[in-house]
Amino acid sequence: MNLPNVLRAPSLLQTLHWVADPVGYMEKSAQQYPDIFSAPILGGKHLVFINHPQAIQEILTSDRKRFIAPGEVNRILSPLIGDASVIMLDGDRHKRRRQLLMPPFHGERMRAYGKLICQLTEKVMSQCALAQPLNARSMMQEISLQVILEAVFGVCEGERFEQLRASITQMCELFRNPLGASFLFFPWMQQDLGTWMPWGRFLRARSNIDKLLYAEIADRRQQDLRDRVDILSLLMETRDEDGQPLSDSELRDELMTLLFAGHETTATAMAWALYWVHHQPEVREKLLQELDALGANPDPMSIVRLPYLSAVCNETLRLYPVAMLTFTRIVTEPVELLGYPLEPGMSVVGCIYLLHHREDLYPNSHEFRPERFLERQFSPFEFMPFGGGARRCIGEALAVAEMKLVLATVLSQYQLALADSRPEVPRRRGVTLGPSGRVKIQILGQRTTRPSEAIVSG
Ligand code: HEM
Repeated sequence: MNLPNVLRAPSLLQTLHWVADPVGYMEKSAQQYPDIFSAPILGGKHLVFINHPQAIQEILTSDRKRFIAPGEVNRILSPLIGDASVIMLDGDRHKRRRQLLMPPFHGERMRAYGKLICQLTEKVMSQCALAQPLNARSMMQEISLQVILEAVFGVCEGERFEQLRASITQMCELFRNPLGASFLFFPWMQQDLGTWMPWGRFLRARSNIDKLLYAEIADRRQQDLRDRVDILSLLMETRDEDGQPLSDSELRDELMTLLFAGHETTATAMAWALYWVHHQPEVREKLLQELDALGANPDPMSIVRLPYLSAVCNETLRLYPVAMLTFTRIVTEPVELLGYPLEPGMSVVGCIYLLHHREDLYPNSHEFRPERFLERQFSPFEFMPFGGGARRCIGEALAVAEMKLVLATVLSQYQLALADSRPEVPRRRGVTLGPSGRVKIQILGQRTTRPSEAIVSG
C-alpha cells in the first residue's frame, strides 16, 4: 500500500514507544510529519494519524460512506466490553443502538442528573479527611462512578452496588499505568498465569463484575419496568427488528461499556481540571468570582452555562485530551487527503492530542490558558475532545455537565491546595491519558467567603 509519510523505525519499537509514552511518540512523529503520518503500531499494520482540521472534517462528515467506522476495529477493547457493545456494532444496528442510548444523556434527564451530581459531590467531599494529602483522581472517580451507576441502574444503593463499585474500582486500578494496560496492545500477553500477571488479575476482576451484572439483570427480568427511565430498563424493554429483546450477554456488554466509558474518562478530566485550577491561582480566583456572583444555592443549569467555567473545562479537555485518538475509520474508496492518495482498506484516526496542540490554532499550546476559548470560537474539527461523526461520544453532555458541577461545588465550598509541588505530566491510563501523580491535594477547610456573603457584601 502506498501510505503517506511512513515512520521508519521498527514496528515493535514504535509500538513499545506508543504504549509506554504516547505523548512523546505523537510529538516526535509530528515534528517529522506535522499533518499526517503512518505508524506501524497495529501489530505491524499501519495506522494513519491525521491532525489537520480540514482532513479530519472530511473523514468525520463521511464516516458512514467513504470512511466507515466498523466496530470490528475496536477489538482491542473486547476483553473489557465484549462483542455486543455499541462500540462493536456496525451500520444500522449501530445507528439504532445509539438512538436508544442517546436520550437518557440529554434534555430532561440531564436536569435530574444536575442535582444528583451536586449532592454526590457534597457527600464524597464531606467524607474526606481535612489537611491530609488526598488523591484527587480517586475522589473524582468515586463521584463519577456513583453518577453513572445511578444513570444506568436508576438506584445505586445496597450490597450489590457496594460490591459493584468496589469491583469496578479494582478493575480501573489495573489500567493505572502503561504496564497494567499492556495486554490490550499485545494479545500474546492474554494468558492466565494467575494473579501475579495483569491478565490474571483482569480476568478475576471481570468475573466479579460479570456475576454482579448478571444478578441485577436476572432480578430486573422479574420486575415491571414500564415506568422506569434508567438505561438498563430502557435497554430491557427494547426489541430488535424481529421483535426480539436483547439477551443477557448483550445487556452485560452494554452495561460494561457505559460503566467504563462513562466514568473513567470523566474522572480523569475532573482530576486534570482540579490540578490546573490550583496550579494557576489566578484561574481559581476568576472562577470563584464567577461562581460567587450566582448567589447561594444556584440552579445547576445556571452553573453549566457560566462562560469562564466552560472555558476552563474546554481548556482542560484541550491540553491533555483524555481520549488521544478517535476510533479508527476505514477507507472504503480511493480518496485524496491533504494531497496524499489513500486506498480502500487503510485505517485512519483523528489524532485529538496533536490537533489540540497545533500552534496555528492554539499558540503556546502547552500553556493552560482558558481565555483562548473566550477570545475565539473553534470549529468541531479544531476542538474535538469527544470525537465526531457516526461515533461521536454519546456521553458528552453528561461528562461536560459533570465536570462543571463538580468543579463548581468543590471550589465554592472548600479551600484546597496541591499537596505535591511536582508538575503533573500526562501518562497512559489504559487507552486514555491521565495525570502521572494522580493530583495530590489537601483540603485546608471550608471556604469562609460563601456565595451568599459575597452577594450581601457586594
Ligand atoms: C470527559 C469524558 C469523555 C471523553 C473525553 C470521551 C471521549 C470519547 C471519544 C473521543 C469517543 C470516540 C468518538 C469518535 O470516534 O469519533 C467516544 C465515544 C464514546 N463514548 Fe465517550 N467520552 C467521555 C465520556 C463519556 C461518557 C460519560 C459516556 C457514557 C455515559 C461515554 C460513552 C461513549 C460511548 C458509548 C462511545 C462510543 C460511541 C459509538 O461507538 O457510537 N463517554 N468518547
